[in-house]
Amino acid sequence: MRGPAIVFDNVCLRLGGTQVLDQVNLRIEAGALHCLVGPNGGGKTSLVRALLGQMPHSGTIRFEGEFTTPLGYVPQLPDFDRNVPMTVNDLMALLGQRRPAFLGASRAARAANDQALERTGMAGMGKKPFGSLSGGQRQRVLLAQAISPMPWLLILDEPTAGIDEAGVRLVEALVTELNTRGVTILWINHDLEQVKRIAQSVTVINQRVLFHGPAEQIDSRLEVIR
Ligand SMILES: Nc1ncnc2c1ncn2[C@@H]1O[C@H](COP(=O)(O)OP(=O)(O)OP(=O)(O)O)[C@@H](O)[C@H]1O
Repeated sequence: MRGPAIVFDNVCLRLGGTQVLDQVNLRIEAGALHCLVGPNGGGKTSLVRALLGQMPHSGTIRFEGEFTTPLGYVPQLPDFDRNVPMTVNDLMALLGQRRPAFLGASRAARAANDQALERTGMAGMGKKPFGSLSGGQRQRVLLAQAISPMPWLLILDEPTAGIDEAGVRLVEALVTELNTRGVTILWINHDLEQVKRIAQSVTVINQRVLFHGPAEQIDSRLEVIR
């Protein structure tokens, strides 16, 4: 089984007076590990949020192929009030299921969450207050919640920002392994060395698509990123 392909057809997005996305046409192949790169403010997060149904846009965005489980999404690390009395387990229960959060996670979800925390190097951290974790640790928890249950499409918005070297390798290995099992990965990434290391295909976007092709060609197209 493979994750879905994603097709963006003439997607435009305007916020206030700013044209954020302009006629974006893009196809991400089923089962690809695809990176979105481009300058700050170039519209990468907005494109992903349009895909998630969180941003009004014109044009169409559609999935092709199998898509039986919810997608996984790791947002940019949000500001978090460290005093909020919420443990890692509470957060995962809140984000991962539709029943009231005060009931906690179901037994099956708890087991899946524990396994996901282990896979992101956060085993045994479930009872810690989320606010007591470092930025890199919080980022790992967000990744854990995105892979519990295992999605067929995983969307990552700079998941290794602020993570130490060992953590970066762990995330790369985990994402690559999921991709090998058929999960479609869409990864917003500023680290071109990492892109070349892990991605099969890449899109450079700055309001419009400037380049779309194999990741190994990114070096010869650096002028479109700057
Ligand atoms: N909710 C919003 N309201 C108004 N403008 C917004 C909103 N979200 C994004 N923008 C604007 O849209 C443009 C694109 O922002 P976006 O976050 O999509 O870029 P990005 O490529 O992800 O940037 P970065 O690399 O810095 O994360 C920016 O000019 C930003 O100010």
